Amino acid sequence: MAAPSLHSSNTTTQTSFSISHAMTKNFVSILCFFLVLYPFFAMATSANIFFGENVEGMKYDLFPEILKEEAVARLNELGKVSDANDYLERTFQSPASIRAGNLLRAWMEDAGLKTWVDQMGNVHGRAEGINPSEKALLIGSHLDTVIDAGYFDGSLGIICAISAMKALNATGRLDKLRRPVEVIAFSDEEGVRFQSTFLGSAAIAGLLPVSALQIHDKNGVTVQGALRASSIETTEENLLQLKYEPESVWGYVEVHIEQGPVLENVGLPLGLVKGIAGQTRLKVTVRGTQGHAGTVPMNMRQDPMVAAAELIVFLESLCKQPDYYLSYDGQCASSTVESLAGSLVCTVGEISSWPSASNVIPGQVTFTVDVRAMDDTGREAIIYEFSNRLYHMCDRRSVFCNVERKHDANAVVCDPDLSTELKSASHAALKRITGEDPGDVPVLMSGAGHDAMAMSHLTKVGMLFVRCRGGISHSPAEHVLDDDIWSAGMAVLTFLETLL
Ligand SMILES: NC(=O)NC(NC(N)=O)C(=O)[O-]
Ligand SMILES: [Mn+2]
Ligand SMILES: [Mn+2]
Repeated sequence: MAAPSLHSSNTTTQTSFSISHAMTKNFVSILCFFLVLYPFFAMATSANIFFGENVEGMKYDLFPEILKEEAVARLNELGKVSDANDYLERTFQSPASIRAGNLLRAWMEDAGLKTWVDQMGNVHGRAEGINPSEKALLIGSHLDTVIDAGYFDGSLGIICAISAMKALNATGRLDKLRRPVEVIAFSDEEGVRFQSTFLGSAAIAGLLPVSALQIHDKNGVTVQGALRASSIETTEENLLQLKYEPESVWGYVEVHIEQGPVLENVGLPLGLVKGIAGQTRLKVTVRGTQGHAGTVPMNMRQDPMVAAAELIVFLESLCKQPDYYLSYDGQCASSTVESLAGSLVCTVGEISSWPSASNVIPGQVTFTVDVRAMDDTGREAIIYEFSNRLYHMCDRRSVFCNVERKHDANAVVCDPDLSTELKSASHAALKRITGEDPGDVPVLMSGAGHDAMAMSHLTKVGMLFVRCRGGISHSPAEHVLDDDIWSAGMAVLTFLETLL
């Protein structure tokens, strides 16, 4: 039926007039209604009230309560879980590591994840998503620390991953992930207690030899004994069952503090890791003749302390000027020596002597050697040269020397495609938070080691670095800005949203 017109016949006109009059009255009242209520309507739509979201639309999108406030609070809480009273120390399966694992497990459950602890003390939190049989994305870092550590090395990567998963859960999207996503808090990356690092991630990657269970710490406790002390009965059989099948894993992502000054220097919170330097850890033992400090003439001593001192100074010279020291006996092409110049670093971090008394010429001195380089051949050449020179020096000093290789991990190149996805997620996350284009996300090499080195033997790996104050790490002065923690969590969330 055609709508009555305002311009029709007389009768109709009357009718139409009254209709038109009525319509006019209605139109005016609707208009008044709308004008009075419009401001409330505008506020409601801008605040997404109508779409089941919280009051400030932007707040819903950025999750500052989860990715910033709560993540910062959790990092501070976790940083106080220590085996020592006045500094942070959490070593493999120590009481503090167990407490930290329980705390992380509770936070994983708070994020809606299914959790468990495996036979190497790794803490897992998993969301199956819409297709549990799909290849899983693993996101992790380590819960253990060095001695006198900072609050962020390892912990930041775990907390950011849990927070991002919680943000998905808070918006009902956790079970909409196209593939399973699993957060893993690895039990031992630093290798402080047993000197062999990546105990947790190497087990998942299938790299850990069963003999590792018998490695012992300074007190003679084995890895197996340390697990047993925390009621985990790890045998050769169930250790081997920890290995993930490559076909069940899509990739591994790790967020970690940069532990260097580059991001702070360029003024950006996030960076992409292109590769990770290879590393070797040695234990050098020097044995001499223990004696009385006051009665043994200087030219009759076999003093292991002085021998160790000469070896340590030589190591520094070798690593400062590899080109000068490396013997070109076929061990080392000139290209390898050149590549060392840019990334070679050597450190003696630990030294001990027996009997360690001021009026006794020591009987034995042991010290650690940590060698890193992007070029694996170059790193081997440095170790070869150091060992060679070591035995000659020890012969000259009539002391006995022994070099044990405690740990090796070859350099790792991160997966280019996964890295591209992480780079764009970081870029989008920074733009989402600041509202501005952050420019290009920097790409860096990592001199520090990461669980990603072990995981690269299982699947493709990608890493994000987060700016840390002064580039300081392995120190209580380690610090990350709250907003950078937010950016890191948002980068993980933005990356996970590509899986929806
Ligand atoms: N991110 C680290 O601090 N890693 C440390 N741990 C290993 N295994 O490299 C290190 O010494 O670089
Ligand atoms: Mn570390
Ligand atoms: Mn670390």
